[in-house]
Amino acid sequence: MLISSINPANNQVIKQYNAHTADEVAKKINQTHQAWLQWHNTSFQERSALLHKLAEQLETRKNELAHLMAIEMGKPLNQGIGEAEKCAAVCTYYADNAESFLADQLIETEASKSFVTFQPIGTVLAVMPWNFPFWQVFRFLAPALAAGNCGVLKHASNVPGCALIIEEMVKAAGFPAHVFQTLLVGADAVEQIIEHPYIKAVTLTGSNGAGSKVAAKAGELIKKTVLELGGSDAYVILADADLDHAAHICVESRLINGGQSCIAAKRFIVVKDAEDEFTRLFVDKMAAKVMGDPLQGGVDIGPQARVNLRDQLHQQVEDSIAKGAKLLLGGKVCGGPGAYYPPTVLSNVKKGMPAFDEELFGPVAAIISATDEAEAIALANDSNFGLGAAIFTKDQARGEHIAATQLEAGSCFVNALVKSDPRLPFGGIKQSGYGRELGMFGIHEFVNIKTVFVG
Ligand SMILES: O=CCCCC(=O)O
Repeated sequence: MLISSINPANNQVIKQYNAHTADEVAKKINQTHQAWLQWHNTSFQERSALLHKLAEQLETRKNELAHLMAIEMGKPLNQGIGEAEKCAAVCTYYADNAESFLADQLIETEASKSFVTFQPIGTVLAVMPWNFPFWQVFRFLAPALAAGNCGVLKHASNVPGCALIIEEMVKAAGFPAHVFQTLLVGADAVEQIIEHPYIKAVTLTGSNGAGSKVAAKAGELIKKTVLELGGSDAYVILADADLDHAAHICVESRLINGGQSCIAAKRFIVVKDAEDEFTRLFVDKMAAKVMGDPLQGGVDIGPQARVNLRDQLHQQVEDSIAKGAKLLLGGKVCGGPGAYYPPTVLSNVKKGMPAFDEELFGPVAAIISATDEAEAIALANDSNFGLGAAIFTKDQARGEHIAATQLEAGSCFVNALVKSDPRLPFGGIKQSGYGRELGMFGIHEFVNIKTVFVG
């Protein structure tokens, strides 16, 4: 089987790779397990030094990595450089903090000594998406290696070049052979990989369909999973919000990575008194964004990652309009072979329309009107998803209360854009998944939280 890397800006094949056979996959998993038998006995100092070296690799090679992201999945160069820098930051963060996060914890009991120790579990399978082809992998890999685990990666099939260069950088940083390997396989190989006895757990970032299948297989085999799935993040704009600031943040969030992010803002729920002014500001700022070749400077959004994904997004827009949504901006498929789709704004969006009920994975904003704060919060929560949410108000205490206690999501921000940060736990509730990545909570997901009792 061939895995093809296709440039979404012109739909031309960049390179084709031979997929690994089942035997090759089994051999690689075995190699990684053998590596783990040594790796889990290394000290935090050794792991930390290597993670610092990996951060150096990412910094040194960031232009090359950004170019690869641009041609494989359409990310503008400056955003790719930012992504490589964030990967370096997460390596440095766990290099500096893993030891304290995983330090033994003494607990007083009738024992002469009792304590909790955090021990590595083995090889973790990571199933990762194309939208942040480096960050999604490093978000898993840095804490995994820091904790003494090893990893194998099944990356999205449209970013094989990114997948292979990660393996190359891990080697170049000086990590022992095989502690991390890329498996070039299609989605249909994943169940068999999970069945391998040396795969101890699975982390997946991706669609709900993929998450459900992986969790079902892993559950059947009693293997732990962490799932980071879709989102339809609501940004709630109250009447007392700074509307220019709110519109600016909402546009930035909606257009993260050309709109292809699980934590991009998707539903903008505006209290009636603020609606006209917010909508005017929002549409102006969306219209000012520049779409174009991701290899050129000054571009805000490149093509969508694949033509079929762009077409699916357009269908969601058309179906929403057919059900009564009003098109204020964009909404037209661009000509030419590239997967381009322009910044698009829909208003009058209501429950029952794809723009309200489904995840719109592209630069399409849904403006939803609410009579008051209570209705705005109810609409925000009226979703199967629960990844991120934001609230905009000049009353900071009220914003904090709503973020902490009213909005149903894993990360709730006040007057700010929902983003991941190596220091803060990241993950969702409801259909957006379970488990947490990043911060101290993230590194605790794939360790044996072991009790030791000395009588
Ligand atoms: O699709 C999910 C994107 C997550 C990006 C992040 O961790 O910032």
